[in-house]
Amino acid sequence: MTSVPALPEGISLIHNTAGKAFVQVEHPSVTARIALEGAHLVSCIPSGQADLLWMSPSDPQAPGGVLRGGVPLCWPWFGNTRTGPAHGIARRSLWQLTGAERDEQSVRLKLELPAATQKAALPEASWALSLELRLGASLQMTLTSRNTGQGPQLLSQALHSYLPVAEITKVRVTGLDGATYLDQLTSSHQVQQGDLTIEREVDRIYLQHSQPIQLSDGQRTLEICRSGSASVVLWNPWQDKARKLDNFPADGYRTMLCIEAANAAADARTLQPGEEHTLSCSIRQI
Ligand SMILES: O=P(O)(O)OC[C@H]1O[C@@H](O)[C@H](O)[C@@H](O)[C@@H]1O
Repeated sequence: MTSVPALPEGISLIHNTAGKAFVQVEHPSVTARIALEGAHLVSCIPSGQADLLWMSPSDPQAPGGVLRGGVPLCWPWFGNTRTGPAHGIARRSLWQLTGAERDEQSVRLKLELPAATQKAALPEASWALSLELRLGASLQMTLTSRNTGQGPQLLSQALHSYLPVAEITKVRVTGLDGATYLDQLTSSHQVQQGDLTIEREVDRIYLQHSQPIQLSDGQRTLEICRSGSASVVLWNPWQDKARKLDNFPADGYRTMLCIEAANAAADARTLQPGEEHTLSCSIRQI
């Protein structure tokens, strides 16, 4: 591991009591925390607002446990589309902080997955992967993958944002009307009619979709904008699945909804040697 960059005021490396490492951001415009394991954003609180992210109260404190909530990185495959851990290896790997800057409006962080770490987890693959975060009044995430191998490589991925809501049955999601989605619960394609409300388990990949999405819970509205992404995943496990998930409180499904900027299903990409793909997502209160 190369050395950590000199950190500007308000950005520090901290460890919890179980020895897990985090980047802690304290800036007039935002307070945020990122676990180095998984380059996993666990909290982002713009000044004067509530957290933009939902985090399980029972997330694992010790190194080695997959966090439930925040923004897990699904990479280089989404779901169980390949042999290996669900949602790939990035969220289970130790990343390195390679850049940290601040100005009056925001903090910018860069994290990279060391090539040797990627090779150890996936010997047959060859990628350079970095995550850039811009934290301020809004949250911007940019995940860049470059094929450093000798042949084409397949990439599917997601910025698996867990968003907080006051009460799931009062939620309204706009911006999906008319979009075709793959219903992962029935393996069928459907078309969204009007706004989405949620009264049961939802696990969908909306396809050929790139417009902004608004999530309203009657108390506030979050807007999710994406680029480099023609698919978006909407997920709530509801009551029965919630009981089977690791580190997920039984009633947690009532206060979260995942809206995930993705390249999933038919939106998976094939990158030629030297080719780069950037997946971006911004989340802000409007
Ligand atoms: O439990 P995990 O591996 O974090 O995955 C959570 C969920 O992630 C979503 O993105 C998938 O669409 C769901 O099918 C999955 O259950």
